[in-house]
Amino acid sequence: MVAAKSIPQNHHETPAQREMRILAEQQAKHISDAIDEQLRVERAELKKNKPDVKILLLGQSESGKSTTLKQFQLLHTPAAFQAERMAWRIVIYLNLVRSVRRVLDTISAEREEEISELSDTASLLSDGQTAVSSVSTDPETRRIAAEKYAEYSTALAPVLELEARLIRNLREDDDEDEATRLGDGSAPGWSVPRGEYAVRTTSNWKRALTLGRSRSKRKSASVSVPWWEDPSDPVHTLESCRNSMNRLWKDEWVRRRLVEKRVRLQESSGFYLDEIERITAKMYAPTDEDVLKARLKTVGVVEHSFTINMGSIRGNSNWVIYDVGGSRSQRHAWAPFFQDVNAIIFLAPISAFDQVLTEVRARPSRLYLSATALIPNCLVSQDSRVNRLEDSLLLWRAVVSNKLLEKVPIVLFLNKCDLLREKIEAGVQLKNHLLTYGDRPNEYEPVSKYLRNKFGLLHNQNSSNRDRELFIHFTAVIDKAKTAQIITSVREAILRINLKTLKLM
Ligand SMILES: Nc1nc2c(ncn2[C@@H]2O[C@H](COP(=O)(O)OP(=O)(O)OP(=O)(O)O)[C@@H](O)[C@H]2O)c(=O)[nH]1
Ligand SMILES: [Mg+2]
Repeated sequence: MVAAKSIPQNHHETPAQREMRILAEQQAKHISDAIDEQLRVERAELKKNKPDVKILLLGQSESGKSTTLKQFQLLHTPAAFQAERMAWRIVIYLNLVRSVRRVLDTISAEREEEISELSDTASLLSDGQTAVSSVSTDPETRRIAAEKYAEYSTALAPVLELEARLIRNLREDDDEDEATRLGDGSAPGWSVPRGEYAVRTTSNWKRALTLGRSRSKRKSASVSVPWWEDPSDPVHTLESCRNSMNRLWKDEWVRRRLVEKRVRLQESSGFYLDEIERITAKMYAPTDEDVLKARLKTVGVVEHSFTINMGSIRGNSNWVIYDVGGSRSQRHAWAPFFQDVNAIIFLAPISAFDQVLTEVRARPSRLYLSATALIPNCLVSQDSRVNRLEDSLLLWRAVVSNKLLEKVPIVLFLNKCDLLREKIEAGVQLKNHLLTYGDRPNEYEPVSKYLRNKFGLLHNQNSSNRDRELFIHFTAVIDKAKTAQIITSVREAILRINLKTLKLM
């Protein structure tokens, strides 16, 4: 299962090199066999039993649902996580290429107006700063912008061209034609080519890329080469453009442009520009943290099963977690799962109070118009763009007031707390986006507490079941150690409630 399964023989190698190669091959085989065996045990265990606990992950797009699922996988089916590690390499490359494209788009004068519309970090109100005009009229600035854009777009053309190839890599082994989509999926063509990458959950992409072999030769040749030896592997293009990418990202003029345009790439999903050297290295293998950071939008529903050993007396407990797509066009798929779910984990990214949904710039739906009236003083944008925090609050209200879910315990993850802290410390004012915050101190503790109370209050006002168990956690689900602790406590709470329910039945 690992990348170094087969290291080709070099006919000019010295005896010492030969010995090293054989040793590396033996070690790789050993690891691979151990993973295969653990996988076999994990799968056999799951086949034996039907699920005792069903968990549904809910929340808007980019709230962290799939990342939470990865954390469950890391804890409970580590072999499966390990086996899929190499498949994420292509997604990480795609994320890196997308960041490069976004920087280039931002410095391109022609694209300025489009960027301000598509930017997912666009503020709804000025933070007390002077609003920057979207198109610069200063001829000198325009001249420099044109020169910089020409220089970087030429140097980085191979990286931009790579995007299509990487997408093909993800969809190559898929039976269905449109497994890999750009954009939201609900409005064909709206954001191509700068939309998000999504792979339908029925796709075989992980299995296909897990083998870690050269994709071009795998189908035809009998000789197997590791991917880093395959000249057509994307890593070579990235490696050859590494210096240009570094130069672009470290260019002070470019950085100033990003600040002026309020493009905060550091807080956007799948950000790897600070680690270009490591990510573009020839034999790069994604770390756990890299996989947790990788962004691939969910289209459809992902089901993940695992077994928890609760000791000799209580035996095993079989769990299934459903991870759904959170964008507006995907939410219709949630309802069928409400029927017999045992617990919900709802994710609300509270750092997103100054961001808008990147999804279709559509007219607000009827649900939105009526629900907005029910959340007094929550900021409503003047145009049709929807504030992300507002969207989370409305979704939360819809979930807690849903009759089918009346008896279902809910775990609320107030997520992306790391980004919230950074944003507050950078001086972004909550009161400019949430009027009710008023003159309270713009510091992490009071801000996070205020947001927690807002979600808690909405639950109390809208849930018809006052006795429902509600657990609220501040999370940063890309943090492996802290999230492991939280998941363990969530797991215990759900097991306790489930046992109580079973006894009452
Ligand atoms: N810094 C930071 N990034 C996070 C956190 N949680 C998730 N992310 C990142 O945010 C991005 C989006 O997370 P996903 O888990 O893909 O979001 P999702 O809710 O599954 O989104 P959809 O599939 O579109 O519904 C990923 O790149 C994650 O690594 C967090 O707490 N802090
Ligand atoms: Mg997802």
